[in-house]
Amino acid sequence: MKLLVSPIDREEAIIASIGGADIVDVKNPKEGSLGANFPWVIREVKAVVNGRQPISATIGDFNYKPGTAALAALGAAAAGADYIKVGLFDIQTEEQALELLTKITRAVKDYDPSKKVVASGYSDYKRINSISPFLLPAIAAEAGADVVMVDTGIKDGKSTFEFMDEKELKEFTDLAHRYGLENAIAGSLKFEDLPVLEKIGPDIIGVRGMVCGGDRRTAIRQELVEKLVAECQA
Ligand SMILES: O=C[C@H](O)COP(=O)(O)O
Repeated sequence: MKLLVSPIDREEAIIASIGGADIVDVKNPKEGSLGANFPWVIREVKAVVNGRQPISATIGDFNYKPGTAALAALGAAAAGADYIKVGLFDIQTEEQALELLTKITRAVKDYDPSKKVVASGYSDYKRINSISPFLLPAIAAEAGADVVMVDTGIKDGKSTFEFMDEKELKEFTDLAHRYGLENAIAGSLKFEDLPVLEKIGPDIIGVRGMVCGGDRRTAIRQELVEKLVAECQA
């Protein structure tokens, strides 16, 4: 189980990287759950991480705008992201999701085929009226994406486990693997969720609040990243 930690700037990225995260994920919570940060922040993070970990960057909680999304994805790739992550937020149909992901994947892979596209659905999809994450593995595989993920769309402290239980998260994970994709689980995860996450077996878990001491609006703490790395390895 790899650990993706989401810093918001260069300083937090150094802490996440030194603390031992497997993937350093640049985002901008001011613009939403998967809010996009600026190209120069992605470049700065890439420089300070200095090859210790791959860099991920979110491009936003998207609606049905394949052109805008493809251009944003190319921007994140060109700024240095190895994983380009999109949230299918205001997306309701399989057709919309497929077109959005196909165009993003083309933009990224035409630029550099080694870069990975992460299609993120939301565990709280019912309350935000978004597409079900269970539909995403088939669509992401058809679009040529690499990873499917769930995160929470509304960051109000409610955890993914309040919207999808262990059985559903396991189903989502197994489905991703059946389609040859990696999968990631995020959304206000807590230290006490680690044993059940181990049982579910995602390839990646994504965190911010957990390594900020519970409040994702405060800064990432190195000792908590180190604690999480140690617990994931134990
Ligand atoms: O990609 C991971 C997210 O940043 C998770 O953030 P959170 O743990 O605060 O919900």
